[in-house]
Amino acid sequence: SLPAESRPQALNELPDDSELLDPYVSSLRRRALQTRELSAVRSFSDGFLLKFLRARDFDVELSLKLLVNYQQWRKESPEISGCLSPSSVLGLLNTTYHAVLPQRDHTGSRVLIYRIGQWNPKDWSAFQVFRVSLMTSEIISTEIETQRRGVKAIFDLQGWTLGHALQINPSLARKISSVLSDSFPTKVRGIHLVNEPMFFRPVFAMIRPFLPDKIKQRIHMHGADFHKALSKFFSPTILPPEYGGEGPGIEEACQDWTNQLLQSETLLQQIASHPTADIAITPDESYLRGNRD
Ligand SMILES: Cc1c(C)c2c(c(C)c1O)CC[C@@](C)(CCC[C@H](C)CCC[C@H](C)CCCC(C)C)O2
Repeated sequence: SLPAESRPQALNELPDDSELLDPYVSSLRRRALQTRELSAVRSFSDGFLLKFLRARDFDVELSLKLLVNYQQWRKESPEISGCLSPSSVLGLLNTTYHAVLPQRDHTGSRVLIYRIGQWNPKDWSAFQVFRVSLMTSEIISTEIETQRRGVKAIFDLQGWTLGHALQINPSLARKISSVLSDSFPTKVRGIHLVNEPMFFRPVFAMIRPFLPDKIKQRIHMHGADFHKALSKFFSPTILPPEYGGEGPGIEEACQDWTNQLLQSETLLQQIASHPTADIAITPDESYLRGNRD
C-alpha cells in the first residue's frame, strides 16, 4: 500500500472508480465481513465503503471503527434513524427551520443552517428535529465533494427557550456528540452558534465533555453580534442576507432544500432499509449526480 504520508490528500482526490482505491475498498470489506458487530450485514457496496474511507482519509482501521459505530448508532437510535421520511416532518420543514446553502464555501465544504427558533418544541420532538439533520447528512454524504471537504453548520439559537432545553436530556446529548465525533461518515469542519442565549450553556455543557478536542476546537460561539465573525469564516457571496451575506435569502434557501429532501424520499427509504447497499438514483434525484461523479 501507499506510504502513509502520501495517502490522505492524494487518495481523497481520486474518483470512486479509480483502481488505485481498489485495495483499500477490498481491505475494508474484508475487515468488515470479519467483524462480529457487523455479522448481520451480508454485503457492502463500493460506494458505501468509500464514504467511510474518505471520512477517515483511507485509514482502513479507523474507517472500520467508524463503520461499526455508525451501525451501532443506528441500532441504538431507532426513533431517529428508523423513519427517514421527509414527509413525516414536512410541517417542521415548512417553518423554514433548515437549509443547505446552494453554494459550497471556499474550501468546498457544504454549509448547513439550522434556525432553532423556528422549531416549536410543543409540536415537534427532539427526535424528529434530529431526523431532519440525519436525512440531510445521508443525502449530502453521497456527494463525493462533500465526502472530501466535509460540512460546516450554522446554528441560529435565537428563540432558544427552556422548552427546547428540556428536550435535550443526557441520552440525547450523547447521541449528538456521537454523530459529531465518530458515528457518521462526514467530516465536521466547523460548527458556528449564533444568537446563543446564556441559558444555552448548560445544554452545551452536556454535549461538550464527549467531544474530541479536534471537534471542540471547531465549535465557535458568536453571540448576537455575529455578522463580522461569520464573515471571517464564510464568504459573503454564499451566505443569506440574514447572516450578513449577499446570497439567496434564508427562506428561499429553506424552501429549496425542503424540495430537495422531498424529492429524495425514495433514496432515503433505501438508505433506511438497506444502508450498506448501492444507491440507485431516480430521475428526481438526478441533481445529486453532478456532485457524485
Ligand atoms: C451527521 C451530522 C448530524 C446527524 C448532525 C449534525 C452534524 C454537524 C452532522 O455532521 C449537527 C446537528 C445534529 C447533531 C442534530 C441535532 C439535533 C438537536 C435536537 C438540535 C437541538 C439543538 C442543539 C442542542 C444545538 C447545538 C448543537 C451543536 C453543539 C451541534 O445532527
